[in-house]
Amino acid sequence: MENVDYSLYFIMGSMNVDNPFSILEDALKGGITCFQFREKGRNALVGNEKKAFAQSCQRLCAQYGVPFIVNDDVDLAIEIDADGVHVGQDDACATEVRKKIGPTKLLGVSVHSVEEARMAIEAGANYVGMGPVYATPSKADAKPVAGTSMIQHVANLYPDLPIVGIGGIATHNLGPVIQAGATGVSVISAIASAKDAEMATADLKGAFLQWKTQKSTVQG
Ligand SMILES: Cc1ncc(COP(=O)(O)OP(=O)(O)O)c(N)n1
Ligand SMILES: Cc1ncsc1CCOP(=O)(O)O
Ligand SMILES: [Mg+2]
Repeated sequence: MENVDYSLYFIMGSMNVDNPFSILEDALKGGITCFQFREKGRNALVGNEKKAFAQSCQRLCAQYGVPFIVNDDVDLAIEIDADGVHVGQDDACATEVRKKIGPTKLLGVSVHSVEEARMAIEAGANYVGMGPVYATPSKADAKPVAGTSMIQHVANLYPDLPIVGIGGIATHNLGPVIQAGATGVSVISAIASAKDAEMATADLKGAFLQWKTQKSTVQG
């Protein structure tokens, strides 16, 4: 899969939300550019129920031409022919995942240092997720808040590597993430917990575009 737009990358599962399918539909209408199916933890669906829900989200994403990426579950990603998979440092080894999914599927890897970024590139990652930038309400076992300095460091060293900032990102604090050099932002609660997911998505997209334009104007 080529030319993926990582600018507004929404992550969601069925946990902790009343109507996940309609939230995803609203997020797609509002303009998300990537979707990650993250079904894990307490109250998460398993087995056939997980697969069926993943496939309904996948079909919806396909209608909007938005890549559908599976979190952690490499076998599910392969079984349903997802567009890609995202793994962290404590999940399956990225090099092995690349071998399993083949050369054309998207591979995302969570990284927290230059060394992890270098290894992700070597493993064939298409993009890296970096965070948590800010405190997050959505991941109990998140690493300590990292701010934006490591994003800036990795972006300077690897200018061709797409970087997605993650963790506590919302319209009001997205600017520093883009200024640090992130290609895009990844969010759960800013969309999934919003009163109006479509409007929240459109607001995030507007803020993203504004900061991106400002960055390229300053850079010339
Ligand atoms: C885009 C993106 N970046 C980072 C993560 C976090 O992955 P991981 O550290 O494996 O944690 P879990 O999401 O699996 O709990 C992500 N999912 N997506
Ligand atoms: C999956 C994940 N990885 C690092 S922070 C995080 C959760 C992001 O959720 P939110 O956008 O609600 O802070
Ligand atoms: Mg993981």
